[in-house]
Amino acid sequence: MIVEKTNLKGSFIIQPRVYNDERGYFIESFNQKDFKEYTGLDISFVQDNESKSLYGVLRGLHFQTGQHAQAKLIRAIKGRIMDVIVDIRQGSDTYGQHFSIEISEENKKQLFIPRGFAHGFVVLSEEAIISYKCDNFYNKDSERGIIYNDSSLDIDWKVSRQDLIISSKDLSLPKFKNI
Ligand SMILES: Cc1cn([C@H]2C[C@H](O)[C@@H](COP(=O)(O)OP(=O)(O)O[C@H]3O[C@H](C)C(=O)[C@H](O)[C@H]3O)O2)c(=O)[nH]c1=O
Repeated sequence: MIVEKTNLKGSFIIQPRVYNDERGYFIESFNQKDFKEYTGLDISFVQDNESKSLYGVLRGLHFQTGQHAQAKLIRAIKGRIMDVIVDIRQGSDTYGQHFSIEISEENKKQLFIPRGFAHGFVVLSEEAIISYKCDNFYNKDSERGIIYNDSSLDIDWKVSRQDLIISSKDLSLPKFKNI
């Protein structure tokens, strides 16, 4: 397992060990003891999510507010995404800054996203199946978001506008300054 800090405090890139053999591969996609050893964080995930999306689908930028905020550990079971997190922690030195990373079936990278971040991803392959663990339950009433193309965030989503597939809900999200 290789764990690397990103420039946004508290978020980590995790590269699990892959055991390949003539049958295929095996990985421990999460191990609470190793996670704590490498990140120093005690984490108890309570909900696993999975979504399948076609090329160009952009989901996000989403977050849950207050006591319903969620830390997430995301990975790609199939396909390739560009995953983006935005630091929305009041008082953070990196408030408003984002980090992006390609996560794929091939590279098996995972991104740990602490509470206090907005999260989104865009699909770069024909389709992608994403699985992510959350340390807090879904709470519809606390769901908020930021419009994906807010110029103040300056995120390069890598996919041209005409190819993006975005829900009407996400297209109506507010700008960062209005969250
Ligand atoms: C997130 C969630 C959704 N739902 C229901 C609500 C809707 O009827 C349906 C689709 O939800 P939504 O369109 O919000 O799904 P995404 O656009 O993939 O949302 C997620 O996308 C970004 C990338 C995230 O990081 C969040 O986990 C989450 O906001 O699933 C649930 O029942 N439980 C849940 O935890």
